Amino acid sequence: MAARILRDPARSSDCRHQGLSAREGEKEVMNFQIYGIDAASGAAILALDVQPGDHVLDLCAAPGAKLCMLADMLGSTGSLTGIDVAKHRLSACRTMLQKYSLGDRTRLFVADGTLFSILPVNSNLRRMEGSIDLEESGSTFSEWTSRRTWKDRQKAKKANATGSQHLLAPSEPELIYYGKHSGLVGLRKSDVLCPAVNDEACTSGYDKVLVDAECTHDGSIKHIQKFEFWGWKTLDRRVLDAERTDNLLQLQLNLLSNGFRLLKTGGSLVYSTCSLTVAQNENVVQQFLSTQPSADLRKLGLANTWPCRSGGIPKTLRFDPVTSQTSGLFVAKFSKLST
Ligand SMILES: C[S@@+](CC[C@H](N)C(=O)[O-])C[C@H]1O[C@@H](n2cnc3c(N)ncnc32)[C@H](O)[C@@H]1O
Repeated sequence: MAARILRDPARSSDCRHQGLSAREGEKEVMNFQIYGIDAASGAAILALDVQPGDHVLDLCAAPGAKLCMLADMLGSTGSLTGIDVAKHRLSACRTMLQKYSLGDRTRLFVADGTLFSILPVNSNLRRMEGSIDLEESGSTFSEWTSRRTWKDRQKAKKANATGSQHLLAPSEPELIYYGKHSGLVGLRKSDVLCPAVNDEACTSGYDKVLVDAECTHDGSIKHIQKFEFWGWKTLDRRVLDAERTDNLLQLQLNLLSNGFRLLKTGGSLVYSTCSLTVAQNENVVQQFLSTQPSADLRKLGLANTWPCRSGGIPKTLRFDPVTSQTSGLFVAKFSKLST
C-alpha cells in the first residue's frame, strides 16, 4: 500500500485518532503513518485487505481516521459508505474527508449501525440523464452541495434546540455527504435509499465491512489519560458502570451481526475494538460465531510480521502497549460462506 503522509505535524488537532505512535520498525512493517492513526488501528484496515473496485462499509465511522485510510486505499475505484449514530462526530469526519480530498467515492449516513440496511449502489439502476423535469429533479441526486434547503435548516434548528442531534439516530438514515463519484448522481433517491430485502445482501452487498465498534476505549492510552482531567466519577460512569457495559456488549454484538448481514457471500468483515477486555472482544466473537453458521473466522497471514500477539481465540489478534508499543486493539476477521 502506498500511503500518503497527509498529517500536518504542526497541527496536531488533525490527529483525530490518537494513541501512541508506531515505533520506527512498525512504520516500516506497516508502511503507513497517516491521519494520526496509530499502527494498531492501521492494522485493522490492512486486515480488511481492500482491493480496487471493492464496495466498503464502515459501520462506526466517526470521527473518521480509519475511514480516511480506507478511502486512501480504495483510490479511484469502488465505493465507501460510512455510518455513525452521532451526527456531530460524522460531520467532523466529513470535514476531514473534504480537507484531504478523499471523499470522492464516499457517502456518509447518520444512522444506527445495528439497523442500517442500504446496500452499495447497484450498477443496474437507471440513471436520469439529460433534461429532467422539475418534479423528477427533486427526487433525483444532483451533485452534492453543502448548501441546505430551508426545510433542512429548520429541521437542524429544531434538533439543536432539543439537543437530540447529539444523542439519537434519525429513524431513517440521513445522508449528510456524497462524493461526485459515489455513484449517486443521477439516480432516483427512492432507488438508492430503499432497504435491502431478505438475503439480497448475499449477492449485492458489500465486499468489505469494518465494524470498529463502540467500546469502553480502555486500551486507548490517550483516552484513559483524559480521565485525569475528567475525574473518577466520569470514569466510573463511562467505563466501570456495569449496566453501561452490559448494554455495550449487546450493542457490539448487534453491530457485528448487522455488518455481517450486509456482507456479500465471499466478502470479509473485520471486527475491532480499542478495549483490552475479554468481554468486549473474544466473548463477542464467540457469541457471534455460535449464531452465524456462515461466518468463518480467518487467520491473518499478514500478521506474521506485525508486532502483536494472538487473542484468546486462535486467529484473533491483540495489540497492547507492552507487546506492540501501541495503544490496545483487538482484531478479528471473518469471511461469509455460502449457505
Ligand atoms: C471506536 S469509535 C469509531 C472510531 C472510528 N472508526 C475511527 O477510526 O475514527 C465508535 C463509534 O461508534 C459510534 N456508534 C455508537 N453506537 C452506534 C450505533 N448504534 N450505530 C453506529 N455507530 C455507533 C460512536 O458514535 C463512535 O463514533
